Formats: sequence, C-alpha cells, structure tokens
Amino acid sequence: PIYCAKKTKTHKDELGICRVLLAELEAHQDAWPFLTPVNHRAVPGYRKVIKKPMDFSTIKEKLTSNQYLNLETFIIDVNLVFDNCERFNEDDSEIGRAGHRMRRFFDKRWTELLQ
Ligand SMILES: Cc1ncccc1N[C@@H](C)c1ccc2c(c1)OCCO2
Repeated sequence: PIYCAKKTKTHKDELGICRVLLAELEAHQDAWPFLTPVNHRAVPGYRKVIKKPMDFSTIKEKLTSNQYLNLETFIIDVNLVFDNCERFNEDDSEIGRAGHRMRRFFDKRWTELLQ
C-alpha cells in the first residue's frame, strides 16, 4: 500500500506481549538461576554488590499487579536480571553462561514480536 502507517500498540497489546515474553523466559531451559529472587543469605556478598535485585517471579508479580506502564518498563526489568547476572557472575561460569544465553534469547524474541 502507498500509505503504511505504523500500527500503534495499545497498553493491552503491549501487556499481552509482556505475558508471552515472560512465559517463554520462564520456560527456557537456562532460566533456572533467574526464576526466584536470589537468597542473599545463601549467596555471600550479593546484597552488597547488587543494588536492585530482580528475577522472573518478581517480574511476574509486577505484571499481574499492573506495575508496568508499557513494554519498555518491562524490558528494563528483564535487562536488570541479566545485568545483575553479568555483574555478579564470571562469564565463564554456569550462571554467567546461562545469563548470556537468556539475554540473547530475549533480545531475539522481543525484536521478532515487535516486527
Ligand atoms: C542469578 C544468580 N546470580 C548470582 C548468584 C545466584 C543466582 N541465582 C540463584 C537462584 C542461585 C543459583 C544457583 C545456586 C544458588 C543460588 O545457591 C547455591 C547453589 O547454586
């Protein structure tokens, strides 16, 4: 078509995309380090080093209690999970590698869903 307006997404559309993305993140085989909040009593130094802890269950709670304004605020929290992981874990470690794989998966999926 000559005139092709970019279809704006309503708040509901964006939240639907967040639910799909979160479900895929939680189902991913490398999600295990990120499913629940890091127990800072079990992980020495975590509370001191990581100022803004985040995990998929917390994101789910925020999503279901309508705390995300839009897709962008949701993506900021998902990226916080992966940035915290990179800050605390060696790249060459089980958790570090899982974080890199999960970030790569997420980046691919949300750009696909947005096209
Ligand atoms: C994402 C992350 N970053 C740094 C440390 C931990 C974690 N994940 C927790 C769930 C976790 C993952 C693996 C564990 C563990 C806790 O406690 C000890 C046994 O192995």
